[in-house]
Amino acid sequence: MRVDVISLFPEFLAQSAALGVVGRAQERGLLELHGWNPRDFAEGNYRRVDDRPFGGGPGMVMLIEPLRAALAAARAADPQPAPLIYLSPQGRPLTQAKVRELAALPRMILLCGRYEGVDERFLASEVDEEISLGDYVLSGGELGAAVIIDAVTRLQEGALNDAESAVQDSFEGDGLLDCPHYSQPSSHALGDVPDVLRSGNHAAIARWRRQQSLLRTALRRPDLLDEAGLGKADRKLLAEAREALAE
Ligand SMILES: O=C(NCc1ccc(CNCc2ncc[nH]2)cc1)c1csc2nc[nH]c(=O)c12
Repeated sequence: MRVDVISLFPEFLAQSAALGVVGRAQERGLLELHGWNPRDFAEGNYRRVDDRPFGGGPGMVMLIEPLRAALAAARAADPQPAPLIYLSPQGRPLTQAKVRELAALPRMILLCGRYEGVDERFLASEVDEEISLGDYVLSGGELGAAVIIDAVTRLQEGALNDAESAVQDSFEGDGLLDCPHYSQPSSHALGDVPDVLRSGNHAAIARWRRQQSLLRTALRRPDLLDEAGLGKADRKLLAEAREALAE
């Protein structure tokens, strides 16, 4: 997959994409990242990329022309068509379903806003989709771009080894929260590892883990539970876990 990022801070993306799964995916040719800085396309000796908002108010607005030129350069660099996705507080919150959709594309272009945002005329004319990370205030879109790049890269064929794929599948699999994890030592001042995990009884271990995921999801994210569409066995497991808690 090719990802072009339009950002005033391309070095931010380059650094975050050099590590871990994303760095490895680039080495393996599974991901191709290109940064485009609107400042490189700004005219005049001040090379302005932003200016004051008409109508007054705080902050600055990113200007149309440097963005148009950066986008044109990005599009000219590769014949593959690509949606332009604008990271913005006004966007739809990112979900794993959206990540799966984006990961299936051959290419996408991510636009990272700074300041108060981008001139509406550019958005109306060029942006295909707006995506938010969630309902909190960040300083710009670059973190959103890094999150999308990480999440879609993990879904590229060959990006994850078997252990990492298992982690990915467990979240993606059933939409429940994860169960607790333990490792050495089995006995510690902070407590002991639950006996079932050391029993070697793999059916009992799987049952306990499922039950813990259900209970945690019910307690912390009941909204996810509704979507999970539990079957009879799961509902029984959850009821049993809740009773044990109530004792
Ligand atoms: O570019 C981003 N943020 C920069 C930013 C933050 C705040 C404002 C102020 N807007 C005034 C206002 N808001 C509501 C009413 N009036 C403008 C721009 C961003 C990209 S994805 C994302 N996901 C979650 N949160 C984010 O901030 C982002």
